[in-house]
Amino acid sequence: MDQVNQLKKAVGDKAAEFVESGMTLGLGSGSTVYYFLKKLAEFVKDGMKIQGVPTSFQTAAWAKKFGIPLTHLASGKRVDLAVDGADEIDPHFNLIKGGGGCLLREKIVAANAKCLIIIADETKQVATLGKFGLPVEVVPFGSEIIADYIRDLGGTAKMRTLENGDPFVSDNGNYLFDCDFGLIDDPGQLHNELKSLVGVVETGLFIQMTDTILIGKENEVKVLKK
Ligand SMILES: O=C[C@H](O)[C@H](O)[C@H](O)COP(=O)(O)O
Repeated sequence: MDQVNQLKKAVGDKAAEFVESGMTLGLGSGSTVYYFLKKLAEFVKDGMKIQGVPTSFQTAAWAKKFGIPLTHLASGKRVDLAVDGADEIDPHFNLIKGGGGCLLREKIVAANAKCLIIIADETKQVATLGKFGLPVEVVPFGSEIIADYIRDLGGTAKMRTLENGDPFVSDNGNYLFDCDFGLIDDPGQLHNELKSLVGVVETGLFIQMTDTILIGKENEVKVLKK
């Protein structure tokens, strides 16, 4: 296992320490969450009673393979704890997510969680968000026009495509634009501006949604608390 994956595994294992029997968990998406799921699978094998709400088809497939019981978001019930990765993390606990295209379900689950723990290796920490292209999910209808609206806000918007040139389609049947607004001085404002555009479903800016971040460093997992 290379060093970055060792860090991902370390934070995945550490996040599992926050899990208690009886919890309903939000299961985030991505290569770091993969290691969290593997650890959870050990707990389930040992008899721990938990269930998870997956935030992507990929996570659901991994959870099924690992024997983790799945459920859905139910009315009036909050997820006890959600664990998810991130593409960028700033010092104010704001995030860019969606590099793998899963931001919408992740945000719905995070918004319904009593607590969101973000797990990431140290390469994800930045002073200011924005070097990583900001994913923005839009409805397919009129998407070229929606991209124009996004560009009018002062950024670039490049449709995410597959290797064969076809549009990447999210688990929700939508398209994604990877946007460049340079370094983002006010992520909350940019998020609000993008959300006000007709046809924009959600942005990869997660503003003030977490107060616990686990960072994998060479010799330790650093627990950042707000
Ligand atoms: O759409 C993908 C998700 O937001 C992931 O949580 C994020 O991209 C981080 O993924 P990874 O742990 O693979 O870097």
